Amino acid sequence: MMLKLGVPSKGRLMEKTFDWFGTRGITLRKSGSDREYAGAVDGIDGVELVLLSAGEIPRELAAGNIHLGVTGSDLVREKLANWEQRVTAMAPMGFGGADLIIAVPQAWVDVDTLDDLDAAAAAFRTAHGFRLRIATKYHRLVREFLREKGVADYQLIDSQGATEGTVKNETAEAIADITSTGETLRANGLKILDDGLIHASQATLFRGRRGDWSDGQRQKLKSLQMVLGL
Ligand SMILES: Nc1ncnc2c1ncn2[C@@H]1O[C@H](COP(=O)(O)OP(=O)(O)OP(=O)(O)O)[C@@H](O)[C@H]1O
Ligand SMILES: O=P(O)(O)OC[C@H]1O[C@H](OP(=O)(O)OP(=O)(O)O)[C@H](O)[C@@H]1O
Repeated sequence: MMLKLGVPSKGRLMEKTFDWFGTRGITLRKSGSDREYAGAVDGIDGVELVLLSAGEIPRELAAGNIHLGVTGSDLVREKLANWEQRVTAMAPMGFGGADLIIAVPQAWVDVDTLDDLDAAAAAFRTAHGFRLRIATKYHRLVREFLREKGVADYQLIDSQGATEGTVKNETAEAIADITSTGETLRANGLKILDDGLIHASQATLFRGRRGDWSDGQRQKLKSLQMVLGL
């Protein structure tokens, strides 16, 4: 059986993953046409490339369907409860950096910290009769973070894209989303809370704990680690 390596199937994460392996002597490439999700590996034997959505790689690792996988550290934490028991981070890869943050309207001049948000949330509930809404697709990470910080008087609104627009559209009062340049936040009149960093994410090479880790597979993993210098 081959050692299966899952890599994002498109976009910047795919290209940078190919570059990262390439500079370490392993060539990953799409085989077939540009639109076909089949891959090939040169420079090491026994490793198979599986092209997958970045968001699905955590689940496939945890299920043991792939042995290794590259995806954002945010996605592993969000998609897998107790992620550390299900996958092991082998190497941060130095690209795909983005911060998961909590942001509120710039117009909220008295709200700069989580404590301020907590106070604003209580006042909001009294004034409006429902809990302050935070739009996000990172439900698990946001809930855990706010629980730890003692903020309770809010509700999560699911937003799978264009999350910064929800405040202008009046479907949420605050958001939790990924930012890199900060452009999207600024353009939508939002500011990051001073202590509102939930997770600093980057692309990471993970190993699944489940699946076939027979001696043969372990040997292939060792060879791969040698070539990669891990
Ligand atoms: N500016 C950015 N915006 C969004 N995601 C970013 C940014 N910079 C880095 N990332 C990271 O890229 C990853 C998301 O990649 P991608 O958008 O390909 O995933 P996905 O939407 O789940 O994939 P797919 O659309 O194939 O299901 C996350 O780990 C995220 O942290
Ligand atoms: O800080 P910035 O450089 O402005 O980047 C952040 C934006 O990029 C991402 O959206 P993406 O383009 O992936 O689309 P999405 O809204 O579907 O997530 C993310 O969700 C933010 O909206």
